[in-house]
Amino acid sequence: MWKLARVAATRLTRSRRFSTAIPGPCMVHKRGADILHDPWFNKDTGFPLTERDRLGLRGLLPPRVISFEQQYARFMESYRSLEKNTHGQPNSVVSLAKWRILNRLHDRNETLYYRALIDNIKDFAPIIYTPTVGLVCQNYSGLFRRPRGMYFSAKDKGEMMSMIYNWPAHQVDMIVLTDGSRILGLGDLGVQGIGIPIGKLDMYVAAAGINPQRILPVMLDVGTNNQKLLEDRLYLGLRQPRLEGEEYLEIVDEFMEAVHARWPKAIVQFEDFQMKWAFETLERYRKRFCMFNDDIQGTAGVALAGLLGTVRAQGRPLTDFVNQKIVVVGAGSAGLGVLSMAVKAASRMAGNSEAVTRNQFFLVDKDGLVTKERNNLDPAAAPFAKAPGEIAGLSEGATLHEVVKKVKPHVLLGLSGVGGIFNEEVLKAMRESDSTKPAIFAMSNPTLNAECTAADAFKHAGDNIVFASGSPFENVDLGNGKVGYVNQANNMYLFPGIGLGALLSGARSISDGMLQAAAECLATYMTEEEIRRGILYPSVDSIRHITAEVGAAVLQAAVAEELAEGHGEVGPKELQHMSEEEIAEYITANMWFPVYSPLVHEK
Ligand SMILES: NC(=O)C1=CN([C@@H]2O[C@H](COP(=O)(O)OP(=O)(O)OC[C@H]3O[C@@H](n4cnc5c(N)ncnc54)[C@H](O)[C@@H]3O)[C@@H](O)[C@H]2O)C=CC1
Ligand SMILES: CC(=O)C(=O)O
Ligand SMILES: [Mg+2]
Repeated sequence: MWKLARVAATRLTRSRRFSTAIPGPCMVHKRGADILHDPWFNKDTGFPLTERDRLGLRGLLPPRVISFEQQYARFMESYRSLEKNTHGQPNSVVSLAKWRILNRLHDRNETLYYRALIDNIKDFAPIIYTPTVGLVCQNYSGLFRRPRGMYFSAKDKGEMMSMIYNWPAHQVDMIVLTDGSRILGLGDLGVQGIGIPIGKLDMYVAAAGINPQRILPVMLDVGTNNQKLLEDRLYLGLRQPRLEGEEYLEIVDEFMEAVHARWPKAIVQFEDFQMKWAFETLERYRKRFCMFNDDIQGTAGVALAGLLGTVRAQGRPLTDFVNQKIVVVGAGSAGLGVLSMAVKAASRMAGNSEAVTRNQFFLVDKDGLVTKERNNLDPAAAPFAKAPGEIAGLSEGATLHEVVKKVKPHVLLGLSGVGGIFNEEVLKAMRESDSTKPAIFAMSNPTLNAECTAADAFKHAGDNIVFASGSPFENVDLGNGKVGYVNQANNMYLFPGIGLGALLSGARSISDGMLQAAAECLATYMTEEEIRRGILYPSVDSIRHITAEVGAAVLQAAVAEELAEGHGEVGPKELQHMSEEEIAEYITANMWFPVYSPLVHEK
């Protein structure tokens, strides 16, 4: 069951610094200016003189050779001066300026970019990931300078099997795929949603050490139903309504077959699909391909780890989870994913049937409390709908405020995409919670879509709450030297480890057991002392360490379920015989780290 004290004794506080070990060579099939224009290989002024000679670069760069450390320091200096120069300007202006400077480096020199990202992940994650990535998607057509990733559109039907060979890398390990239909809480952004796979894959490189030459962000452009975009003359996607039904599925099928044909071991993460397709594609592909849906499955594991953390924060044994009353707001792919994983965990703990366990959970959507009396009740939400009369005084469609007042929940968890719906009235009602330490999870992204701000949560619900949000907020000063701690409850704590474990085990598919192992690993990561202080998740600074641990847990689960087919030279038998230490070593040894490798030209 849940092993509690397996807590990281050796936290990796700092990533490897500028090491003096000589890295292995890297084969390159180009020469001269082509190398300078390829961000995978470009070292800018960092090319040593001998390499300039070997690769036909002599004379194409200023003569002085600048070390990686100096280049890094120079970049950070310009980043810091940009911070200084934009001080006091509106948030969106500052964030976009920061995104631009990072993006320019990304486009020019990936080694330096990823080193800067890894070493400053806490500062940079909010730029390349939520919340700024949302703003970038919204302004994509204006910000577009050069493409990144691949774009498969409805017009490419019948061509995908050959198109996939247009991608220049021989091997791809990780693909993040979206159709742009539900980008964060921002709705249908069509082709502009490509920013999300790019941001997620940046996190894969930074947290899981996936080699950036082996990642592929993909946009499946099947049209958009966003009228504003359809009318925007600069819109870069297909100007047609979204494909529906079989026509839609044929496109996704063709893409999945094409990927599988070229890279049978690549892992495909589905991201930010509207709910109906999120569930349908997961069911359709999860046994046939090594894939998962991050919004349904990654989010569920992170939320479950947080829910278990709140039990510990109350000083109660984990088994008390089965007595917690949890109100989930949002009956979409994320909310329902959380509910189904949480129900399974609770029924395992209580030895109950899932039907009994469901009593402790309450589901609220845009039409209020979800009950079996709901007209056109969504079949996916039906298992969590309350029976008529099940809760005295609450009927179908009861408002969130009524539900909170009546239920007095231990946890209020928002995945609605609607900013501010945990308003003053709702938050004040949480003061009557039956918990000694009520928890408020405002998990919707980006920041403006969070159900409440951290400051409002502590102000209205009280100083003793546990708080988590999907996008980062500053800790809250509660006065008298007390601090209200802000957790970031974001699937970034799990998806990189799920992908890493699946990749290094060579998993045939991604099972519930592997996802459960990931969630358990995160749930047991924090110390009692941290949890008592309301800290439920590791700091973003240690994301590489938690990801390695999650990766190991996922790999072990894949081996135990006989889903592991091996990776590279390491076969399934060897995986089976690895000790825990050997697995940990195997994982970290396979995590890419940005250093300049000697480039060797190969024709
Ligand atoms: N923190 C994290 O790691 C994650 C956060 N999310 C966030 O969760 C949000 C929802 O994502 P999905 O479930 O995929 O979206 P979805 O569109 O599938 O579902 C949204 C749900 O919210 C409900 N809703 C809308 N207005 C409401 C209101 N006023 N009151 C109560 N419920 C309301 C809808 O009825 C629907 O059930 C997004 O903002 C997304 O950014 C999603 C995945 C991970
Ligand atoms: C974090 C994430 O996956 C989302 O907001 O959709
Ligand atoms: Mg998402």
